[in-house]
Amino acid sequence: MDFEKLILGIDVGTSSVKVSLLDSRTVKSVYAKSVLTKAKINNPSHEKGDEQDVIKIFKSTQECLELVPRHFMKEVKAIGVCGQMHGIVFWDERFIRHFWSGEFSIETKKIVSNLYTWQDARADKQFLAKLPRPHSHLKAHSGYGCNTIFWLQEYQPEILSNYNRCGTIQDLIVSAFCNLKTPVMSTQNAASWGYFDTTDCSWNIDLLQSAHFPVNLLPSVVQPGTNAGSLYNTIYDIAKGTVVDVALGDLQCSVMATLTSVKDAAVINISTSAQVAFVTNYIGQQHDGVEYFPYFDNSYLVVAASLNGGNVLDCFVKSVLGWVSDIGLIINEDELWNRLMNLSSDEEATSLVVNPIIFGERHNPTVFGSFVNITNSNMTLKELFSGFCKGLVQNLLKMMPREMLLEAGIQRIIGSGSVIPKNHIIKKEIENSFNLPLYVENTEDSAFGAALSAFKTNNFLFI
Ligand SMILES: Nc1ncnc2c1ncn2[C@@H]1O[C@H](COP(=O)(O)OP(=O)(O)O)[C@@H](O)[C@H]1O
Ligand SMILES: O=C(CO)[C@@H](O)[C@H](O)[C@H](O)[C@H](O)COP(=O)(O)O
Repeated sequence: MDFEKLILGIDVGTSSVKVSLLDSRTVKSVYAKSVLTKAKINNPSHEKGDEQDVIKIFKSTQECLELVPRHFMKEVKAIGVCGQMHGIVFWDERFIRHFWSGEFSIETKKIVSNLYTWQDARADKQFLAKLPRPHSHLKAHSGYGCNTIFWLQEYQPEILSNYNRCGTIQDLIVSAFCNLKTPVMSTQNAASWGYFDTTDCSWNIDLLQSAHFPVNLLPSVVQPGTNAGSLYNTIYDIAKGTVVDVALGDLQCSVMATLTSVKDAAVINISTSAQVAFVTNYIGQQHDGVEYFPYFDNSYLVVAASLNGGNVLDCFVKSVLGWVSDIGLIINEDELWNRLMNLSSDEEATSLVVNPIIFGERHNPTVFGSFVNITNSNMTLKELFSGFCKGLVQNLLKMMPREMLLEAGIQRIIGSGSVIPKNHIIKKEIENSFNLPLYVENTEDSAFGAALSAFKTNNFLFI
């Protein structure tokens, strides 16, 4: 089939990079692909840290783009990028030159830091208590860019002195594509760093300055849908000069992708993390675990963002692999996933209750998971796995109760992210416990959402 005007969407997730190509005539996806990044750093600079290798993320992004058939790439007229929010990466402006020279050498490693992700827990309660209170309706938690800067400034100042730019990983990718000397950031990603006032769209400069925060590092902020620049040179047959929008949050893009026509739906997204979200026009009452993040066109997303999603199941799988190896047996990870996913579906019968909050939650960072009701007959692999799956959904329900959804006029749920389509236990538990009809979308939603946003904001290119 011939396609004339396509939009490329890229989502730089915590576990994988995904691309999606949107056809401007049908506003449908014509191609999607994902590649695991395997970027986790096993010995981060702090025991509670969570860091990723930025070069590996770039290489996986390149690998994913390389896989897209070139006849599609030739038709790309605009690019939208989104990715994991809250995290921060530092770089020296020379990094962008290395990107365009096509070589990531040992030297490159010295001019870009690791990505300090949203899962980074080094800024503990005591440390956070010493920081100024943000002038914003949003609190700032550990793993948020500004708090990571505060922490590094106090304990590892050499990190800050090595670099002169910073942004989220998706901001760095956009900077590289457009050869930007200084990064730009959307309100969506700025708000995810903390110390950003969404009502007047500005960093809390005075407050940060009085706390000796290096405000000169902060990127300038623009509205979602603004062009960040244009592609500096032709890559993968995408033409030089193709417009590139400022990077967005993956959460906002997953909602954008799924709520194009329906207004009465909430989105449950489960990938590495998990969220329940719906759109609103105003900032309402804040509850523990429910926050209001900037969406598009001055509206907000009401979000219950859990730190416990697919990462918990990943941990469960890794534990089982460890037990198996401890008793001298071998099974590979993919095969184990396969078996767990295909365990029989009569799992409702179990009396075992798992509270799988193994990573804590932002509103309760020191409370972790538990098992309840262990008997002499329910310690089977099947019941443990299904207990973890169901517990994840129960945790989301606790953070965003059904009543809250009904009060907001929500009548259905759209399931997005790669975990829900693959996991029948989670799917069923969402239907049973939220007790609303569930529609499951495809897995590259956020990449599609990023493309959709770029399509809307550059629509003059597609007339
Ligand atoms: N082989 C597998 N089968 C089923 N699920 C998997 C498998 N490998 C990973 N997962 C799940 O997918 C999650 C990551 O989903 P992904 O969409 O790649 O995340 P992200 O958007 O955060 O990059 C993991 O945390 C894990 O729960
Ligand atoms: O933490 C929040 C919002 O506060 C998440 O919704 C946000 O989307 C972050 O980007 C995720 O935690 C990372 O997304 P993913 O890689 O798990 O898809």
